[in-house]
Amino acid sequence: MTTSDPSVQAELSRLRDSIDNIDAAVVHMLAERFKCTQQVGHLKAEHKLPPADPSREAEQIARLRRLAENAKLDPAFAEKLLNFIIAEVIRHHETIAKSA
Ligand SMILES: C=C(O[C@@H]1C=C(C(=O)O)C=C[C@H]1O)C(=O)O
Repeated sequence: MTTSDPSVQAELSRLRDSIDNIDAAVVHMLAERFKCTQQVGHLKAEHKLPPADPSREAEQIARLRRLAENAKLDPAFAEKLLNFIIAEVIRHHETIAKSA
């Protein structure tokens, strides 16, 4: 993708710098979230609690949908993203439970 207009290139570059910063923040926030969920996984395994908690998930999805709506983000997208993350967390919790 090319354009000879330097002002377009400058604007594209400015926006991409922000996108790069946001992507870095997302990765760091996800890493922190997974550190917490790993601890939850160990706590659950120690106390013989099930890896998944569907009522907690339902609360989180409802909350995230509300936050998304207020932020003008598609709530269906926010729900899909959270479900994707939670599925990975549950997989980790199952692995922790098996090795406990
Ligand atoms: C982290 C937990 O375990 C699972 C993962 C969740 C999550 O990633 O937010 C929520 C509920 C559980 O299904 C929890 O129970 O809090």
